[in-house]
Order: sequence, then C-alpha cells, then structure tokens
Amino acid sequence: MLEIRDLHVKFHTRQREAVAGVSLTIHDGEILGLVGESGSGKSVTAMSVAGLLPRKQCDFSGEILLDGAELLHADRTLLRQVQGREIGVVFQEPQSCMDPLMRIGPQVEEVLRIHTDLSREARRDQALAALAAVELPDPAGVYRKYPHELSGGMLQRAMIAAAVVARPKLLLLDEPTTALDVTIQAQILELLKKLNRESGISMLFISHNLNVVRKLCTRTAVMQRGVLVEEGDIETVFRHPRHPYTQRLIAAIPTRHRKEETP
Ligand SMILES: Nc1ncnc2c1ncn2[C@@H]1O[C@H](COP(=O)(O)OP(=O)(O)OP(=O)(O)O)[C@@H](O)[C@H]1O
Repeated sequence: MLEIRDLHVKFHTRQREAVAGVSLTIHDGEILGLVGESGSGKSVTAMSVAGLLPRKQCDFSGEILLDGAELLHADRTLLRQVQGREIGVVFQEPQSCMDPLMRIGPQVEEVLRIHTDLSREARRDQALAALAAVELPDPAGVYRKYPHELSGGMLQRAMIAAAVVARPKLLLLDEPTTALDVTIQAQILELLKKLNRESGISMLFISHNLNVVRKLCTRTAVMQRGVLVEEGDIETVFRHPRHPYTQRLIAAIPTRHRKEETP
C-alpha cells in the first residue's frame, strides 16, 4: 500500500545525500520498524512520505505511492488532502506539537475541521471516541484540558488520538516513545499494537532502538548514512544480523535486555 521507490533527498547545505536511494514497502496492516542511529535519514524519509519535506531547501527524486497515488511530487492541494486524512503523524515531543494555549479537544478535532463537513457535535463525538480509543481516562475531562495539565504519557496519547481521529490508512511515528520513561514507553507500545490490531492501520515506526522496535514490529529496515543496509523479519534480523552495522546496533543493547527478550 505504501511504496517508496528509490528516494533521494539532498539538502542544498549538505554535501552528502540525507537519503540516498531508499526503496521500502509497507503492506496493509503492517507495522514496519525503521531503525538507525541519529542522522541516518529516518526522519527525512518519514517527512518525505508525510509531505513535510522543505522542498525549497533540497533536491529530491524517486516515487512515493500511497495506494497508487504519487505523493513525492504531488501539488499542495493533494498533499493537504492526504495529510492527517490518509496519513497521521506522531513525533517525539508532544509538547512541541500541541498549541499550549488551545484545549486538547479542538486540537484533536483539527483534521476533521479541515477535511470533513461534519457538524461541530459530530466532530466532538469523534474526538471523544478517539480519546477513549487511546485509553485516556475521562475523555470528556481531557477534552477540556490544556496541554500543560497532562503528563507526558497522557499528552502522547492525545497526540496519537489527534493522528488517528480521521481514521488514516497510515500512521508515521517518529521516535514517539523516546522522551518517555520506560514504563510509559511500554504502555504506549501496547496501545499502538492494540490500535493496529483493532483498526488494521499500517504504521511506520521510527526508532534508534532496535529493542523497542522488536516489541512492536514484525518487520524492520535498518538505515545507515542514508541507505538501507538490512531489511527483514524482526526476529531473523535480531538473531542473525547480516550487516556489520546491524550487528553493532544489537551489540549496543545491554545484554540484560537482549536476554529478557529472547524466548
Ligand atoms: N532541513 C534540513 N536542512 C539540512 N539538513 C538536514 C535537514 N533536515 C535533516 N537534515 C540532515 O539530514 C540527515 C538525516 O537526518 P534525519 O533527521 O533524517 O536523521 P535521523 O536518522 O532521523 O536522526 P534522528 O534520530 O537524530 O532524528 C542529517 O545529516 C541531518 O542533519
């Protein structure tokens, strides 16, 4: 359903390509984990899919097809239709994505206001349903709160609600749990699994941590310096990494975690 074909992105201010020929497919209902160290090009790949590439600052080529529709070179009108409606995005820092002066409810509803002709009441109902789906206690209470009144974990749940409220086909998650402590991180991963199971939404989950990816994804792709160096079923990659870079990523995981995870 999402097909990235030979994506190249080079920022004018950089000598090296940020993304240097990435091809990747995410099938319907699949959660793909994209891993790699800082600067390897994961976020630029996700930004290209989400239509958030700063086009004036870079040269880019390739194709990005969402159910056959080409997005990389699409005009603003098509991109606006796709953003939020067909592709939801969740970033690492919910604090920086939410407007601190706006209550949570209207922010969750935003995509519906832009993309649908639903009545105010219907939008509110759908937002409340989304807040309930991300398992926030007292959705009506959260709806009326301001971002600073929620904990980091609750805010990230609200961000996920905002990203899925219009029932997109694909959710892009860029390090969504990195800023959270380990217990909350595990809860958010469980929530993502549940959303995937219940709604069949596909996900691209970006992380620098292969161990986190292993908890959530069935397939993984490993990026280094703008290229994919390894791709495959997560357990196979984890147990028999072929590329030295993947081997290093796995070696960097503390042994205690590796053992805990090995059935
Ligand atoms: N707007 C920009 N202008 C210039 N260079 C950029 C821009 N955005 C990203 N880059 C560069 O592109 C390369 C890939 O960055 P990217 O953010 O995709 O890496 P990443 O793998 O997501 O790392 P991180 O985990 O730190 O986000 C880096 O060298 C980065 O500095």
